[in-house]
This record gives sequence, C-alpha cells and structure tokens, in this order.
Amino acid sequence: MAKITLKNLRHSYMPNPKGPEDYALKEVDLDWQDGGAYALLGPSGCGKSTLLNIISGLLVPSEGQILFDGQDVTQLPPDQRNIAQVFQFPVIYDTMTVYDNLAFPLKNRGVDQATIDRRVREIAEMLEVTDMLNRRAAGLSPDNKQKISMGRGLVRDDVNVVMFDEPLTVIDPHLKWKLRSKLKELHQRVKATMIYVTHDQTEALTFADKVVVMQLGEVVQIGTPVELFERPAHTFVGHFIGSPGMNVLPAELRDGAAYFHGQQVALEGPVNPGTTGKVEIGVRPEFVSLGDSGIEATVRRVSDVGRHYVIDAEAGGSKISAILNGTAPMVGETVHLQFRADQTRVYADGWIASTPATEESAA
Ligand SMILES: Nc1ncnc2c1ncn2[C@@H]1O[C@H](COP(=O)(O)OP(=O)(O)OP(=O)(O)O)[C@@H](O)[C@H]1O
Repeated sequence: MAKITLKNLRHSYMPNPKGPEDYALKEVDLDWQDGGAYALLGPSGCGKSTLLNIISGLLVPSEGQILFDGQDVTQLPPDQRNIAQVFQFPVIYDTMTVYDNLAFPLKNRGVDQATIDRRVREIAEMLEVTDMLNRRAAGLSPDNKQKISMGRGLVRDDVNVVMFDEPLTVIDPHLKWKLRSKLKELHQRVKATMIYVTHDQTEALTFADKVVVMQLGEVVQIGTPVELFERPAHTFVGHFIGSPGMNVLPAELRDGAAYFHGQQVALEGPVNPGTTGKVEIGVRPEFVSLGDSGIEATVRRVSDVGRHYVIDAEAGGSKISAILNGTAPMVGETVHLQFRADQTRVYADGWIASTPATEESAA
C-alpha cells in the first residue's frame, strides 16, 4: 500500500483553457495516507471521476503531479500503477467459477498456487461467499456478482490503492446497508489504502475515516464525518451533509455582530477580522429549537419522521428547518426560533468566517 500525494493538480478537457471555469479540476493538493479509508464525495459533475482517472492513470492531468510513496507516477500508464478498481457494474467472468474469478488477479501476476488458495479463501470468508466458490458466476444475483467484483479488487495484497467507483449503484436498496458495513469491516481487516467515490453522503460517512468533499472541481473540505457535520468549512458541505442540511441564512455584519432580518444572532465566537463579501449565518436544524423569544417565524410544514419532527418555518423570506422532539407546532402557527450559539457560525462567500470562542481564549 502507498501514500498517495496529489500536487498542484489541475485538469481541463479543453485544449486552451483560459479561466478557472474551463477546468474540470481546479487546484487540488491532497495527501491520502497509507492504509486510510477515504471517501470522495460530491454531486454529479464535480470532478470525482476526473480525479479518479488521474489517480488510476487513465488520464494525464493538464498540470501537477501524482506521487505514490514520493515517486512521481504522473506519466505512468494504468497497468504500471499497481491499482485495483471496483466499478459501478460488476466486472467478472460469467463462465468462470467464483473461485476462479477471485483467483484471476493473482494468477495473472504469477502468484504461487498455495498463496492463491489461501488468499481466495480468506477473501471469500470475509465477503461471506465461501459457499459459492464452486458456482459459476453467471448464476449469481447482481449483489453477489458485485461482492465478487469487490473481492477481485481486494484479493491482491500488494496494490498501492483500491478504488471503488460508486460500487453500490446496482445493489438493491435493502441490501445496500449490508454491503456498506461489509466494506467498512473489510477495510479494517485488509488495511489497504481505499478511495471510495460516491455522491451519496450515507455511503461516504459510513465507509470513510476521512471524507474529501468536492464541489465544482474543488476540494471544499477534508474531514472526519463528525468534523463535516459539526463544523462545515463551506456552506456547500453544510447543505450537502445532513438531513435536512444546514440552514444558511442571509446576514449582515455590524461592529463584529451578525444580524438576520434585523435581529442579532449569537455566534460560536468572534467573526474573523476583515470579513467581507456575501455574509451568511449557518446553523444545523439539530441546533434550532422553539422558545418564548427568538426569531419570529411561521411554520410552513411539519414532517413526522418517527423519532422526531422536522419543521420548516419561514422568517424574513428565508426557510429555517428545525429538528424537534416533543410536541410539534401546527402549520401556520407563529413560533420563536432559537439557535444554539456555539453551533451558529458566520460564512462569507461560502467559507467559514467565525472562530469558536474556546479556540480564541486558548490562543
Ligand atoms: N471526456 C470529457 N470531455 C469533456 N468534458 C468532460 C469529460 N469528462 C468530464 N467532463 C466534464 O468535467 C466535469 C467533471 O466531470 P466528472 O465526470 O469528473 O464529474 P463526476 O463528479 O465524476 O460526475 P459523475 O458522478 O456524474 O460522473 C463536468 O463538467 C464534465 O462535464
């Protein structure tokens, strides 16, 4: 396994790119640590496949370098990069048995028979497909085929990285959670560097120790699932992660204080000096509650989602969502919303622009 470094990477599909908008990947600098479980998360078109293809060698970047353990591989073709890939659709040989499918990547490399047998049986046991080893792959269900595809990606222990590109696309929804947790478990056992590409936050957050969130060809935040939830570095991360996503409300700054719809809102800590641009307040629905005072709002929608209620209220033309326990208000009712101060942050032009009070007092 290897540490993978992306250095000043940029890629444009155009022959003569001019502005940043001509780049499918804007400046990307990233270190993927040896043995880490990473997710690359972002909406369709944000540049995930472009980045994956650059790492695997299918695409040579317009600018920058890719290093495996410090060695420049930017110009190396895929077959010399020693990478395993699992795609959206199962890549297996229907006419072969499950055993032979799993053994294939090892046979190809001239691995000895005893090692092949040991490794195939280990992987089959991890994937819970031992009872299928002698069956022909043609007869398997789509999810079992994809399991075997994953097994083929994991069977070699000498690859630099295993990359999964939306691997659960073909899996039935009710089986997805099973394979999702299986993959996490596999990472813990195999300890390979793994990159899991998806647009699905649940998949990313379940699988990864660190999630790389991309938007419009840019990495907007790298963090643990908890970090992304608790302190989104960008409003996009706030929106994209969470259900419902973070409330992002238009705001004004005056003398270091933030105002929404003319009313001061208590913040996690000071606003960064010199903050300008489009100012917004971000607070997750989990940290919005009802009180006797606070922001006056009209309830527009109440959804009972089992363990709690989600309400959408309107204040000053903005929608504010809250996750509430206990008794839900009625649609049309006027309520007062309170934001938990230590979870209320300022964003300027999308980027976080306030600092937690504790960090400041520790400084
Ligand atoms: N071969 C290509 N030629 C020209 N433009 C491309 C090519 N491949 C991708 N693009 C453009 O580059 C940008 C990033 O695309 P990319 O496929 O990397 O995103 P993605 O996040 O993987 O999306 P998806 O999940 O839909 O595959 C998009 O604007 C896309 O239209």
